[in-house]
Amino acid sequence: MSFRPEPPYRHADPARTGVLLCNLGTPDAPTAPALRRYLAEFLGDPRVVEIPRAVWWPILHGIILRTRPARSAAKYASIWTPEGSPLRVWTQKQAKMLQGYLGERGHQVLVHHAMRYGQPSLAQGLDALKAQGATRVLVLPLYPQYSGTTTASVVDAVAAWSRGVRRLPELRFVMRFHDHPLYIEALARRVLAHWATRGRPDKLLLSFHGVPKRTLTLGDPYHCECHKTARLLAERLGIGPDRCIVTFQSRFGRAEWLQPYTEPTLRELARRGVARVDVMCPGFVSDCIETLEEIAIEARDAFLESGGREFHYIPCLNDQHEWLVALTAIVEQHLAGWPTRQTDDDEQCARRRERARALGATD
Ligand SMILES: C=CC1=C(C)c2cc3[nH]c(cc4nc(cc5[nH]c(cc1n2)c(C)c5CCC(=O)O)C(CCC(=O)O)=C4C)c(C)c3C=C
Ligand SMILES: [Fe+2]
Ligand SMILES: [Fe+2]
Repeated sequence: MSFRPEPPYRHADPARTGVLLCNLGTPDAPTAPALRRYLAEFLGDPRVVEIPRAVWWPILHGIILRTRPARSAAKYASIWTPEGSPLRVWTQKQAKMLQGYLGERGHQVLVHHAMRYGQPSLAQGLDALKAQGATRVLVLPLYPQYSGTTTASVVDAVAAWSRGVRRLPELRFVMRFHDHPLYIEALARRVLAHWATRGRPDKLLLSFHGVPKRTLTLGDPYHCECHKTARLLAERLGIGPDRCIVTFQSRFGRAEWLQPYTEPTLRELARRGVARVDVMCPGFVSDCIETLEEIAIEARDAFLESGGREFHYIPCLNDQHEWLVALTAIVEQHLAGWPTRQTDDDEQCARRRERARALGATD
């Protein structure tokens, strides 16, 4: 194990706080080679696919990475923007806005964004914060609902980075915000703004990203947290459970995933004579391939093909003011109660270290 050298650390430096906003990651381009790189890293994470490596590796490298990249690339091409992948564009913008919102409230906090898979990596983000003098870092995965497949994987990546660092910053994690009143409020305002101009639907369908059903029976709280978000949102909107439906999208592979599935539910609603559905994806704070392609294009087609008349996709929180207010509050709540000074160094320590350096000691 080797550690990189530490920059000089001055006793008089005040504690500096960094916030690292982490999202899933996205390919660098809507092309098959870029997708192969991205999917190899993503689907090679044992948190994401819990199949023993000896079994999974031949399937991933022998089958999936030969066929899926080209198909996925075509889907990404349909939602790509001149600035790049929507997930990246929104995540970057959120980091920049959060920096501004926190600054306006008097917090000297450094905000960076990072991706669990692809660039900028979590290690790059943490290195950058450390190089700017952050002695404490709040890691904020942009997943409202905790899942072992997503949130825990961010913790894994931070732990992997820490193994090469001698002088670690204090680290804290936001593990979930699925029931945070301001997150619920931001979602509700998004829906109400849509309804104010477009009228109300027969059903509001809340579609969350799926995970294998097995993770629920093994104790992952994700399913419960999705349902809690949905219940709180429906209560805030004043609609009963008969008007609000929870579904799970993006099934991958042949195993059973959390039910009910989004697309078959939409087809069924259309066949039962439901004329208008509004669909929102509260588990995603940024629009991405899963919302813009799978929901706003594919699910819409499925509903209309099956006899539905009107399908409205309500966008993610993206750069909405209410969402930035919620993010700011989440960060502030973590900053409160965090000591403002580092206590592990005093002037004598600093002098001793400098003397040792001057004498040529290396370690
Ligand atoms: C194979 C298993 C997968 C699990 C488990 C999984 C969980 C999971 N994912 C998100 C959020 C996102 N997923 C996104 C894309 C995406 N997800 C999977 C697979 C699993 N996800 C794949 C293969 C892909 C890539 C697209 C494709 O080829 O179909 C994205 C969007 C990324 C983007 O670039 O826009 C997000 C966001 C959550 C929240 C979650 C578990 C709760
Ligand atoms: Fe996913
Ligand atoms: Fe998907």
